[in-house]
Amino acid sequence: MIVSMASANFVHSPCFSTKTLRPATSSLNRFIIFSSNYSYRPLVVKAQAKRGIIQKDVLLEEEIATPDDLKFEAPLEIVLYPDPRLRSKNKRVATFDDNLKNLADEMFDVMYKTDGIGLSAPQVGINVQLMVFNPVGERGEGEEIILVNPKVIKYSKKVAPYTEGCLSFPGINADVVRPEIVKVDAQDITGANFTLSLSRLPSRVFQHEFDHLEGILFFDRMSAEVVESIRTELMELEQKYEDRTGLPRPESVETRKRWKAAAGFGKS
Ligand SMILES: CSCC[C@H](NC=O)C(=O)N[C@@H](C)C(=O)N[C@@H](CO)C(=O)O
Ligand SMILES: [Fe+2]
Repeated sequence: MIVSMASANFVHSPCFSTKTLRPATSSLNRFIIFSSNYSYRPLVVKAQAKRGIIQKDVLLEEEIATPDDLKFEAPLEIVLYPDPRLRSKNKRVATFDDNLKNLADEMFDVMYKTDGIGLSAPQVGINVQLMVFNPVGERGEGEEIILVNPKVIKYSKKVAPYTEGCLSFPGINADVVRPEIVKVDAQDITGANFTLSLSRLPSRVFQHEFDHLEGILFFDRMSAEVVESIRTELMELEQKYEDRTGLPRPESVETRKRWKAAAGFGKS
């Protein structure tokens, strides 16, 4: 596991605008950051949709996960590209119970085991709005962050490149340009609302995972030249999917242009 300079710095200097992140010493201490009085967005959205203030498709985005949607079996396994679950709609979480806490715990387990620094629920086959991350990538070090139903309030105009890897694309690393700073509303594992501002590696990891929750994969964000440099590896993953499942690949890098059209910042 390589700890980059960025994540090492993260341990010692604040990349969160909040000051109450707790050390990742116990799974009970994963309840982080501060609560704000931010209004409960799903209810507002539903009310607005009812009154015709916002479009119907915004309401559809608010579909709520059922207990079945949140059922899982441990140990979790990472879903690999081009599995269609990586492109499926991820439902909002409305039940903040022990099952959700256990799911987040299991996600951290598989994330650490696979040398990850972040993981989204669709990457373990659970299509709900849940992500976990720890930019240090080591159990017991850094901060363990759980975000439920995150929404981006604001992206910085300033962008930066960074060489990203994705657990759903083992062995592939390539440059992705993203906004440097992001402001987020989310709920914690208890359902409490909070707002946070992220920069540097935490911002990068959050954005990568947030994209997963939107069905966007890191190569959707890459320039044509960068995609070209990993095209062979992507096609190898597509072939492995067919060999493993006996199913035709549900997408191919050849269809990338279609996905690319959907990937823009500031759409949330
Ligand atoms: C830079 S955002 C990467 C987030 C990603 N999460 C889910 O796909 C992830 O954890 N990717 C890993 C391949 C990763 O970045 N691992 C670290 C630590 O080993 C790395 O520097 O490669
Ligand atoms: Fe990923």
